[in-house]
Amino acid sequence: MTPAEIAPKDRLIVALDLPSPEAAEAMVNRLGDSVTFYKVGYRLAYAGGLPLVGKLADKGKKVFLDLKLHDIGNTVMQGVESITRLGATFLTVHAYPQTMKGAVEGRGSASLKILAVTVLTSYNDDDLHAAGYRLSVSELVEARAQQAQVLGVDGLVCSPEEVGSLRKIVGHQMNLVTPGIRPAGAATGDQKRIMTPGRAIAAGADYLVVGRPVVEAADPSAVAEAIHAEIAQALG
Ligand SMILES: O=c1ccn([C@@H]2O[C@H](COP(=O)(O)O)[C@@H](O)[C@H]2O)c(=O)[nH]1
Repeated sequence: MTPAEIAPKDRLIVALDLPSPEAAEAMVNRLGDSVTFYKVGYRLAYAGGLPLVGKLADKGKKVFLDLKLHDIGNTVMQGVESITRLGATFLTVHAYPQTMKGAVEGRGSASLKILAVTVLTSYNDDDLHAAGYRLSVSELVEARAQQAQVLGVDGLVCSPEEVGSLRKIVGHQMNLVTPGIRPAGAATGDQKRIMTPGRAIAAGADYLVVGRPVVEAADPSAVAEAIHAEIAQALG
């Protein structure tokens, strides 16, 4: 989907990083019409949250399944084949060539979009070096984006800081999905490469992933609406 085709409301993806399907459903009910797109990640998926993917899809919500798969190519291919039946819109895999190739094969002609996680937004250059990489964050993100594009991956997870340089590499053929979003004044937590919602959209991000600033807020709907207002202003 090109940026012009994405409904402004769908650009905010709320991460349902909550301890149980019941807690997640309560949050979805509380957010009501203010949120159309949800992310299901480790915490919820491993607490029995996978059936919620289909339930949310039946309610007309879109679901980003953030499982960050990484295994030998054949296992990734078979896993993704199974996941195509869950009803999710996006699925993440780590941006390693065998993994991305397996995921694209497993997706086949299904509507599920594969997103490759370039470099986690909680990493900076020092963290990468400590993990044994010699490249900087921006060099590794760009190298992985090029490989993802060649392998037919549909989109990239990156920080808003890399959106500008990635657009020059992948154009608008791939969706750029950015966690590391913090409204002004919100606690950073473990995120290191961050930006406000308005600045991330102005930089060219297609989708913003926001977890704790929404789901831990006293009034989650008010925070979601404020993010939508920033998005609308940035889109002009
Ligand atoms: O590089 C990445 C990839 C995924 N995430 C996920 O996004 C949310 C962010 O939550 P916040 O509470 O807004 O920090 C979380 O589920 C991560 O697993 C990411 O942060 N960075």
